[in-house]
Amino acid sequence: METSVLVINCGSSSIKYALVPKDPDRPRLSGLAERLGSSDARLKGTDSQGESFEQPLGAADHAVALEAILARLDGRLPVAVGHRIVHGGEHFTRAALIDDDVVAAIEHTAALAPLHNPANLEGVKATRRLFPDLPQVAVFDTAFHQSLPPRAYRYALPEALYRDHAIRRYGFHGTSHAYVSRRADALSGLEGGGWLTAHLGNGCSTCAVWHGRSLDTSMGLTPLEGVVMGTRSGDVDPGLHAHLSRQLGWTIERIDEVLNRGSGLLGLSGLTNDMRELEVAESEGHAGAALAIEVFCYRIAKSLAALSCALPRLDGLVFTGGIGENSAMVRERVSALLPHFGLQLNHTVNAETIRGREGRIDAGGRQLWVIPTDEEGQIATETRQRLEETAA
Ligand SMILES: Nc1ncnc2c1ncn2[C@@H]1O[C@H](COP(=O)(O)OP(=O)(O)O)[C@@H](O)[C@H]1O
Ligand SMILES: CC(=O)OP(=O)(O)O
Ligand SMILES: [Mg+2]
Repeated sequence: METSVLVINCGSSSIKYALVPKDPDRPRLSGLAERLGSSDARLKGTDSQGESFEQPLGAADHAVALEAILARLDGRLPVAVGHRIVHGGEHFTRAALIDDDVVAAIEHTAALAPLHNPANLEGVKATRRLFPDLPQVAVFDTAFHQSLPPRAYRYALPEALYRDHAIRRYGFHGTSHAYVSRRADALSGLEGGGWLTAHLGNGCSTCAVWHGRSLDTSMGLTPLEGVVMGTRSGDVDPGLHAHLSRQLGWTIERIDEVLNRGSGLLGLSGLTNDMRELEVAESEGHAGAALAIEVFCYRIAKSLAALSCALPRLDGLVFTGGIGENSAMVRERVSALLPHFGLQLNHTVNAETIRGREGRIDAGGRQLWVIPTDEEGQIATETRQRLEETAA
């Protein structure tokens, strides 16, 4: 009997999917539908033979792309669908079985994550239409951070903004921080270690985890706060908005667009948001690329140093995400900025730990790990757990 969970991560113009079997030794089918909404949408992935494919989808929207994804599952009907939902607000402290009330609650939270939640909901609505009989579970990026204490989640703003409008820090990438910190506990043999985790992908965030619980994290009300990202600024002076509005006459929409899509590595370098291309450009003497990488690494180290205050004891640091898993250079520069943490890198092992390899990269002292994240696997696990609890 098929026992796979179909995991859907719906973005504004893309859908990442994975069919995750219960048995980790069975292959996963996975892929990505991209450029949805343009006239040039396409689906890429691997089939059950492990062969890669690419299929043009014309002017497909999310629903059309999901039908094309289903046709690529080689007739394997999942037992459930697990959805990544970025913002769960304070309402969701764990994964939830999706029904009309849960959809309404996610819609209610959409104002807090306008870039992510509406797209996530498109995926939920389309799969509920396509698979009316399958259970569907929402797994929230914010849920893992619901353990933050008030000193970490409250902004120093008037109390009514929290009480009446839910303005507080939520944190994101929770499935990734949860997965890699649990894995670090298992690999190190420390039950309930104190870890700093750095998820460095297109979106980037850091987290302090103690005994498997998130105690603080760099993202806040929205996924814009914190460290420098591909196209997002991370922290800026909160006075910036008023300044740009008064001095340059910028609208709030323009400011939001520039901070979310025109800043970060792309804005600083004036070149690209892709770390691979920046590394090449820096080696060829591009000053913007060099500055972007330097600011990126410095701000990550600074964020990790700040988050260390949340931990009773620091056992080590974990890198993950596309940059954290592949850029030996970023790991080296970040570690070099934290000598007072007793971090010593094994340069040879660091250089070899790329392309999805898991490994310990320190030369003694505090532990340094590279742990490839598995958001899809974690979403499938949480989906199964939720269904088992519901059935019990
Ligand atoms: N070999 C590599 N060296 C440096 N950076 C890499 C490498 N491979 C991927 N990256 C970077 O990883 C980032 C994308 O991370 P990823 O986790 O895949 O993104 P997403 O958040 O969209 O899932 C990009 O900046 C990309 O350049
Ligand atoms: C929350 C967030 O930043 O997600 P992503 O990295 O997928 O953009
Ligand atoms: Mg990712």
